[in-house]
Amino acid sequence: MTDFIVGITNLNHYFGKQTLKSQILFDISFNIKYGEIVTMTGPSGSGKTTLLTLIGGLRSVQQGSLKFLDQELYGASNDKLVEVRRHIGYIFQTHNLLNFLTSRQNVQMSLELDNSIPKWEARKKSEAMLHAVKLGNRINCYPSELSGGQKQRVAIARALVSHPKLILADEPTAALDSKSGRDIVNLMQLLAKEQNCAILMVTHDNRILDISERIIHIEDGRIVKKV
Ligand SMILES: Nc1ncnc2c1ncn2[C@@H]1O[C@H](COP(=O)(O)OP(=O)(O)OP(=O)(O)O)[C@@H](O)[C@H]1O
Repeated sequence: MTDFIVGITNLNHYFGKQTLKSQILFDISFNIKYGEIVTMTGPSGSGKTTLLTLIGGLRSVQQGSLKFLDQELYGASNDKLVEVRRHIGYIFQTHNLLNFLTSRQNVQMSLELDNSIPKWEARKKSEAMLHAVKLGNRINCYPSELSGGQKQRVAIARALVSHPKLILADEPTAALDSKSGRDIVNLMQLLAKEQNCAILMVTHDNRILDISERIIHIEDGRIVKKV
């Protein structure tokens, strides 16, 4: 086994076909260690989300090598990609909670993908995770009854409840004021360290860069700087 949870070598990616085909990612290579917090920055349209979705097994690798947990995703079957996704927690810019479910039900949903966990246990774990993100008093609330920061904390609880090995976060603080944004990244950092979970986070927010152990800067589909 390597020290890396993600290993990317000479990755290229294209959108469109034939004459409309355009290259979005160029020769991307970098690794992420177990438990490491890495931030990805870069202008709008530089390819950050595309890269995140490739790592997350949400689109197929076209060219180059992308290893997750020592498994090659280039040429991987759909079943394998589904399996990969079970080890990853996703946090998006807008929380993507289901409005007709309570906080607890939203969190519990990500455990119900795994049939081996009985419902009572899934419920207990979900409630414990909501306590961990300091929403013990909002367990039975619907998203419409929560503030932006609280909704994002439910999204963090949902991402972490299944103890993933990697969190992919696409601008998780974009919709928040600076204090709530700070609280959210502190919480992500704390919980991820407790679980030895790596984080790859896209952000434009310079105020939260300090939590990252490494910064990868992308421009026009190329890594221009690794710090
Ligand atoms: N499904 C698609 N089909 C064609 N082009 C796409 C598709 N998705 C993204 N693109 C293009 O790929 C480029 C990279 O997009 P991407 O969303 O990865 O950038 P980004 O760095 O995440 O931008 P932002 O910071 O604005 O979210 C953009 O030029 C975009 O227009």
